[in-house]
Amino acid sequence: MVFIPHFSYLHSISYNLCREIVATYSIEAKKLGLRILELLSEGLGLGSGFFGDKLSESSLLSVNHYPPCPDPSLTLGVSRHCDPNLLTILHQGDAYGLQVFKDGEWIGVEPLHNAFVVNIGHQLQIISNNKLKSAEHRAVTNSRVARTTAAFFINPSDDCVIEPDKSLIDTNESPAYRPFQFKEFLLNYSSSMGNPEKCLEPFELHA
Ligand SMILES: O=C(O)CCC(=O)C(=O)O
Ligand SMILES: [Fe+2]
Repeated sequence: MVFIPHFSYLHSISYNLCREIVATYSIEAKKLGLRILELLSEGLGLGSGFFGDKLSESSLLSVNHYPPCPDPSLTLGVSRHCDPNLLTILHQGDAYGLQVFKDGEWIGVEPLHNAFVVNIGHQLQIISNNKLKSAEHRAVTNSRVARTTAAFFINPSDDCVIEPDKSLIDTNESPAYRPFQFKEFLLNYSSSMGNPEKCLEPFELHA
């Protein structure tokens, strides 16, 4: 049983307690992420430990705070993007704001108490040669309550080479992406401001 902190209180507690909560949470979130990756690996037929080592070497806890917005029609909390990493474990707190783009429309992802949202990142989409898809999402604001979320990103190491795994390229298919180092992807991701089409473009191969 793991205690899930309410991240909106982090700014009001002592530095040492904050450090302890973030460290404990990060360790548990990483364990959960690695278990999910292990299950995905089994489902894809990649065998045990595929996503270990360099593919999941790095991680980052990003706490987002969205104050109430007097006119939510004027701004977004986070603009449309897919996560650039391997896998994200998102703790939404209990205020609504996350939306996912599906079949041409934005659909609300209501927060469920003590549940996480798990996002497939661009790298997982690439390694799986598009068998797994990274979902486009955004965060909207509201005028009533502040919203605090915590996104735990599992990332490859900067020098990790990413490419579609050969076993996931079907005989009638060709690789959809060229090999690249993760740091190259991140550089292009920030210059294309996370735009889901633009950030994949330089790595795509066209059969
Ligand atoms: O705060 C949210 O609901 C989403 C945040 C997000 O998508 C991100 O940090 O990548
Ligand atoms: Fe995201």
